[in-house]
Amino acid sequence: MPTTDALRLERLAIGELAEVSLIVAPGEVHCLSGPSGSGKSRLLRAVADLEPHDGEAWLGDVAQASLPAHEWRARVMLVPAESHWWADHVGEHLPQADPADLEVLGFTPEVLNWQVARLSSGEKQRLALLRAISREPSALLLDEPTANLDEATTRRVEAWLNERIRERGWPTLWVAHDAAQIARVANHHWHIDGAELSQVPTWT
Ligand SMILES: Nc1ncnc2c1ncn2[C@@H]1O[C@H](COP(=O)(O)OP(=O)(O)OP(=O)(O)O)[C@@H](O)[C@H]1O
Repeated sequence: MPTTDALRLERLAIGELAEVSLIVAPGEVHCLSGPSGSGKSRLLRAVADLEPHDGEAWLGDVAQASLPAHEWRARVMLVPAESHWWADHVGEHLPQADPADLEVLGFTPEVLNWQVARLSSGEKQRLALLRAISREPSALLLDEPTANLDEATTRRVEAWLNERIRERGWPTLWVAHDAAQIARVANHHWHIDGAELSQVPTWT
């Protein structure tokens, strides 16, 4: 069943960083851009309930504060810029990987036997995206999901992600630096600079 809940941030703020209020409708992508150090990653971490913050996040009518953090995070899934791996082999993290997804991401099923320790940054990043969506979340928080990928792989992974987001109805916050990528994937674009959050026009 596709998600029908919106992700809503209500005056979410960390310290002196910009206060953020926005609503991401089901299946929509809102991109966040801004200079290095402007607080994009911290904002995603706050939405994932990984960092103390003011304000509140909602998924439909469920408030972040009403759920134990691990339950909230299973619904509102963060894919950080640097993924964390706790088991030795890729397959332990991806027990039900679909070979078609692996192929789009540039792998054969053999990757499931690989040791995590041998993965390159780009391989880790692609597999972390697959791991996140395999857990059937209700919303996605993507921190520069294609930062370690070459141009051709970026376009393929981006299209694959976009298709799943629309199909599954996940409201998605997507941190990106590349204006061309933002133009391709964003329904809405927000720019964070200092304590300011502003909306940048998009044409989708
Ligand atoms: N736990 C923390 N306590 C205090 N300050 C922090 C903490 N974690 C990060 N910061 C600072 O908060 C600011 C925002 O960091 P953040 O990682 O969100 O930036 P960013 O916009 O994602 O940058 P980049 O584009 O370089 O990834 C930075 O100045 C960073 O040094």
